Amino acid sequence: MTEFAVLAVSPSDPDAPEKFAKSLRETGFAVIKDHDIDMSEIEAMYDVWPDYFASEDKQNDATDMGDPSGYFGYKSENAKGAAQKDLKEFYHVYQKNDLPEGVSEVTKNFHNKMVGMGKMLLGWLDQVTPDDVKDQLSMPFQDMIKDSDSHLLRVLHYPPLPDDVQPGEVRAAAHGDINLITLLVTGSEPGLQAQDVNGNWHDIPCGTGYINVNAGDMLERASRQYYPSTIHRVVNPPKQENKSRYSLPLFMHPRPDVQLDHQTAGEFLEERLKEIGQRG
Ligand SMILES: O=C(O)CCC(=O)C(=O)O
Ligand SMILES: [Fe+2]
Repeated sequence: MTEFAVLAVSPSDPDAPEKFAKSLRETGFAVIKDHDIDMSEIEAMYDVWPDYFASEDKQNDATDMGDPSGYFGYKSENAKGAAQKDLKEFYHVYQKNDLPEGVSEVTKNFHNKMVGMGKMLLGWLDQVTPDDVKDQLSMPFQDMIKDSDSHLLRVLHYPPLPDDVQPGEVRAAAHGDINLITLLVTGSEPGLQAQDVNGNWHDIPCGTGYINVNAGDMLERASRQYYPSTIHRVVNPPKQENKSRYSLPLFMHPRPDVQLDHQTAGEFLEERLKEIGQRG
């Protein structure tokens, strides 16, 4: 297993948009350094959320079937096509929703900054995507997300593995994300792996403070496969490192009415949510 050899791109580099798009296209992955999310803001998130997951109050925030926001319990989601549920619990944050008191302020700040970063990155793709690909888009990427309130910050907790883990049960089975692009700050522990275009798995470096970006299924569809969706997974920890892992993916979503290909973003999302067990 090798780490992904992806060149980190700095927003101050005039060639950043080109380098970012090239990396997404060739590896499905890109890494941003020198960004404006401070390590202290990431650490603040990892300070407040473990207490939330440790408290039974979380059950009061449990989402109803059909409501995309709030708390989702352990083993409530499976990857598309996977037989078993993932070994994770999570909380879905949208910018319009109220949040549990202890986490609200740091989370809203973090979410807003990450969305700002996501907008910038989609703007980069608008600048450098070739015309023949752009011609097939219903609108530029930045227009797809204009006034969108669907950008989802998922706060994830993977508890230590129980003794009775069944064969095939994993923290997160291999999947492509649903949305346009996903921004991922450093997880609290290693375990995230991504597949390259040749099908080989690579560890995603943990602890760098860099932001990892991957292309999702909506970007792949809208761009007619020009930007391939990155297949990734979270593997189980070795026995001697069996502790909680936290992570904070931000999923950039278009407005539901945006036409991707033969489907709108809203239609595609509904279809996928059924496939992953979030819809009845
Ligand atoms: O936990 C991670 O590092 C990644 C999580 C992930 O891929 C997801 O929730 O879609
Ligand atoms: Fe994912």
